[in-house]
Amino acid sequence: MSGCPFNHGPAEVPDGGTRSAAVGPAKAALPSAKRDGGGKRDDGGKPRLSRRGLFSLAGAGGAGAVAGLAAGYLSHDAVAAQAAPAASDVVPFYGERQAGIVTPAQDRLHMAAFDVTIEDRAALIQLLKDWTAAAEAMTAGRTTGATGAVDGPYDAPPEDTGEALDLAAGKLTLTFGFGPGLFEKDGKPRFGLEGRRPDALIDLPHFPGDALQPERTGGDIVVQACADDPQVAVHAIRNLARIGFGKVRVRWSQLGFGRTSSTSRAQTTARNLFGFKDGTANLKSEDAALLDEHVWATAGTHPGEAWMAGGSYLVSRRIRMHIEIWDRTSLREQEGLIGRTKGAGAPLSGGEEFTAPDFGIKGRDGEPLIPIDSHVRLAHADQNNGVKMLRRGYNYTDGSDGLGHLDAGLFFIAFVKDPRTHYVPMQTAMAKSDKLALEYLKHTGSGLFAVPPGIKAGGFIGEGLFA
Ligand SMILES: C=CC1=C(C)c2cc3[nH]c(cc4nc(cc5[nH]c(cc1n2)c(C)c5CCC(=O)O)C(CCC(=O)O)=C4C)c(C)c3C=C
Ligand SMILES: [Fe+2]
Repeated sequence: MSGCPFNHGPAEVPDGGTRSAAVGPAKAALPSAKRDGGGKRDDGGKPRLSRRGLFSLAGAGGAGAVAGLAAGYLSHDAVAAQAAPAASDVVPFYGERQAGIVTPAQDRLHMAAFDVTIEDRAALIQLLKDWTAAAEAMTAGRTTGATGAVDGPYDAPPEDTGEALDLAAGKLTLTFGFGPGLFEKDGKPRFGLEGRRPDALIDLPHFPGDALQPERTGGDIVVQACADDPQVAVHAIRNLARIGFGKVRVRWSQLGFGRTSSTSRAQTTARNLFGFKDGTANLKSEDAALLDEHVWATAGTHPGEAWMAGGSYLVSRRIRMHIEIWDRTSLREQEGLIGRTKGAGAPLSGGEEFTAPDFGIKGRDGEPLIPIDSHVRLAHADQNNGVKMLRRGYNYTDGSDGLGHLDAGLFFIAFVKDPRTHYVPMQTAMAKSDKLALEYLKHTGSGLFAVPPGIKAGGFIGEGLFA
């Protein structure tokens, strides 16, 4: 990776878009000189024209001036390399709902939960405004701040860390949520938010078998960064953390790969680290009525929580999978634990991947073909008062545990209308009876966050909460 987009060709991306330097508020219209590590200019002293310089000039002299100047400074390839990110590579940040919920699940995750270390309401609001601007820029494939990674004062830290220069927008989405700790700490309200905590934003109960680590649990604000390029997702979280320096501290963060849920019928079903298709029976973006019923929050019952109307609740669980034990388990046992075939992902009651499971069919031995203690039976809506959820998890491996085992598993993420009805009962049933959970899984991290509705252009994250 180069800090200078003019030194190397762009990263190849299917639709040709590449990440550009900052296009912030117009500053002086003169092209900025790119400096190398020794403070020299490129090309034997000839100043180089940055993408930001080009945009500034566009403001001053129009596109024709830019084209003429660019031709003088840059090769045809270099100009092409600076093309704005292709629209197909950009997921709009603004909208009625936050992106990153029903957006077709991208391939990579970097999620971080922050603790807010200040108590000043105005400073918190300013941070949310700064994060809004940065999030809008990064999801559009631009750098953060007015001067980005390479166009700021030479003697100041850059406003963007730079590792995503040259990269496409990567379908980056940034989804923000608020944890219980934002509303109260040590029993006292924070930030003037008394009466604003939604009833559904409960403190999750302890579930049987939970082995939660405090350093992987909770958090005042969560940011879910999803992208098709891991470096784009990491860059996004890193720059939000940098912008928040002195106001927030990262409590935990998690990298994920190989989405374990499809959230659109246009996507194929990916596999989890047990090797099974995961996400087959997930809610999909096309299921508008079911999303209204199971995912989108309502205005609630007291006026102080009306700001959550149209939002959702994000449950995160870091679930370690005992993969070494699993790998010594017979295929028959594996399929019985899940309740589906490993190859096609079909229910054990028969059919294809998307055939509805029939929990009533019994085998020759008189036992149900889909075992009583199998995962899909216990997770199915029929066993859970009709509730469904939108799962959006990722596989993870975080090195090894020093005992010869990979620290690997599933970073479970689900969006639900109300965790009291749509998560806690299901998790409780699984923790007690799901043989998969009892023998092969360990929950090591947890979080519950209120995800407000989408942000309008000119607004900021969680504006309704602070209104
Ligand atoms: C509390 C909710 C859930 C947790 C925690 C959970 C963990 C978990 N799941 C798998 C693997 C699979 N899950 C599958 C289906 C499925 N899982 C849940 C919920 C939780 N899973 C639901 C609601 C469903 C859908 C049930 C249905 O309606 O049929 C499947 C089958 C394929 C699919 O439909 O996605 C697999 C495989 C693991 C490995 C895991 C923890 C590590
Ligand atoms: Fe599951």
